[in-house]
Amino acid sequence: MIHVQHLTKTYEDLQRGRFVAVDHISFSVQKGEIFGLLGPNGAGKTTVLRMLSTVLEPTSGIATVAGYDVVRDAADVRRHIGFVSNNTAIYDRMTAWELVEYFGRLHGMQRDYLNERLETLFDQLRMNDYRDVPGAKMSTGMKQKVSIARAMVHDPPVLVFDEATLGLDVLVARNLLAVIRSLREAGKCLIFSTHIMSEVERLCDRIAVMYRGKILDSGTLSELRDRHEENDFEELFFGLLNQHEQRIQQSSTAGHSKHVDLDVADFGKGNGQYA
Ligand SMILES: Nc1ncnc2c1ncn2[C@@H]1O[C@H](COP(=O)(O)OP(=O)(O)OP(=O)(O)O)[C@@H](O)[C@H]1O
Repeated sequence: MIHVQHLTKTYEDLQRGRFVAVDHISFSVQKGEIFGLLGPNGAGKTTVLRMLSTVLEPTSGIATVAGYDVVRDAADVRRHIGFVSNNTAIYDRMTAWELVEYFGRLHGMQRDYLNERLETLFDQLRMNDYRDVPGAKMSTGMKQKVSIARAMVHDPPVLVFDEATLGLDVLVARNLLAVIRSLREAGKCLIFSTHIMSEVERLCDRIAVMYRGKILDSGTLSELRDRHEENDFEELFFGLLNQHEQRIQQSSTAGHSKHVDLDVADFGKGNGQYA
């Protein structure tokens, strides 16, 4: 469903000059699978997901979604993918139903099919109680479900969740994870990016640990644990990041290596998510 090969994105940054945000990464995700992209702030997760959903053009490398190339067949890719983030705009004056319907029309869906699809979606996501609630009166949890419905209205086989639980309370985040699991049961291909380790541990079939634009390692949780002989996922994660930092230090100081102790505060930006 998703194939990524040596995907790379560089930005021209006023302060940093040419900056490699995503550096030759490769991975695949199948139907009925949840693939987790786990990495600290700035690792490059959003950049990867934006390239997959055709918002950003790769600098080099190849990415296909449902067999379509993200550059050459961008319109086809958009028909086969839905993007859920934590900051999707919900219009104050539109009701949940109107908003999802509006995005269905933008996808060119015919009225009858669209109505049928909305009925299914509102049932599936248990949104019938707030069909007529306007955006201005929605709770954060309702808004997040409307964002998911909006991303799913054209029934794409691939769904991308970019830090989708950010800012949600524990209960709403838990419900969201349950929805994502049910989408896996329905055979969707899902990518879920986060910096919260417990979420990938609980949710994802396979995980890629991303840091400084690179995938440091990937596999199922048990493959990663076996390979690194470490059962504690947090230790495993920080171990991978530390090894990478040491490699960078070694190459920049030409043999004068120095142990770099990464700690929670470097990554969670003080939000305690890694604690
Ligand atoms: N338009 C841009 N111009 C220059 N640099 C950018 C741009 N967008 C992102 N970056 C940089 O690219 C790197 C990767 O950013 P990205 O948003 O993809 O990471 P992330 O893993 O999603 O982190 P976060 O969770 O903080 O969004 C960061 O160093 C970021 O500052």
